[in-house]
Amino acid sequence: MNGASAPTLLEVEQVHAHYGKSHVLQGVNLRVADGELVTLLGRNGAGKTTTLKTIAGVIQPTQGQIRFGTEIVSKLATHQVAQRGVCLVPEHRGVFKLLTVEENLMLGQRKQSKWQLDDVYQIFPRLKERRSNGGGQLSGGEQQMLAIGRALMNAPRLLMLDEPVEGLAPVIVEEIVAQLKVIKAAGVSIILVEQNLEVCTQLADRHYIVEQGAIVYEGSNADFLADEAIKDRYLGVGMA
Ligand SMILES: Nc1ncnc2c1ncn2[C@@H]1O[C@H](COP(=O)(O)OP(=O)(O)OP(=O)(O)O)[C@@H](O)[C@H]1O
Repeated sequence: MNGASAPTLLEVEQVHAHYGKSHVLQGVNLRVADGELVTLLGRNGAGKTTTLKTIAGVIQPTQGQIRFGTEIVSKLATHQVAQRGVCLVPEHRGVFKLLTVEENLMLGQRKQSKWQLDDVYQIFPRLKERRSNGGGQLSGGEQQMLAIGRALMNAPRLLMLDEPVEGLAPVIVEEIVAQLKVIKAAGVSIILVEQNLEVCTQLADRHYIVEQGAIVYEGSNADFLADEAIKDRYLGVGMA
């Protein structure tokens, strides 16, 4: 099962968050089902990254609650949320430049993960070829693969990806899309923040649009694709 009808894994209810006095999230509501891939779309500054950080426990919500599985996680620290299987791959990837690819991967290792080193190398053969290279020697696409591979070794039940294909060449984007399909098919739920709508609509079951810190649209991939007005109104783009 990978549709909205599968059991709920993550439920974000009326979540507010602040940076100092700045009220950035103003009542976010969203859910992700087991095995589902949802996107968070919206213009720059809408609150997408802040939503991911709040789910990951990097930012504590000032109101509302976040349930993961059967547990309320909104008051937990980041490492406690991560231990439960929530993995955030941030926009700038967090690759350690002075460590090798393999050392970077091993930093994510948890024994209970079904993805160990060889499994990650199977999904990302480029990482195997580059296993002894330093993180700083990798291309942008390889760094992204490394960041996703390290997250897999951390036994994710929910993977959150912040603009994973930004600035990458089309051929690498295709490779990453194919790899994300494999990861999704293995049952990992995914929240994808991404400006590339082609990528989003190839992968997603459902889409959310964020505007000024609140969800203003929720729809299935088919409904979203059929609705040009939504894209014009909230994203300022039409699709080819
Ligand atoms: N560390 C911070 N301190 C203060 N304000 C911040 C901080 N990070 C983000 N903001 C502000 O919070 C709002 C939401 O930012 P956020 O990064 O969540 O948006 P986004 O939708 O992910 O956009 P982008 O695609 O530009 O990253 C923006 O107005 C931004 O300027």
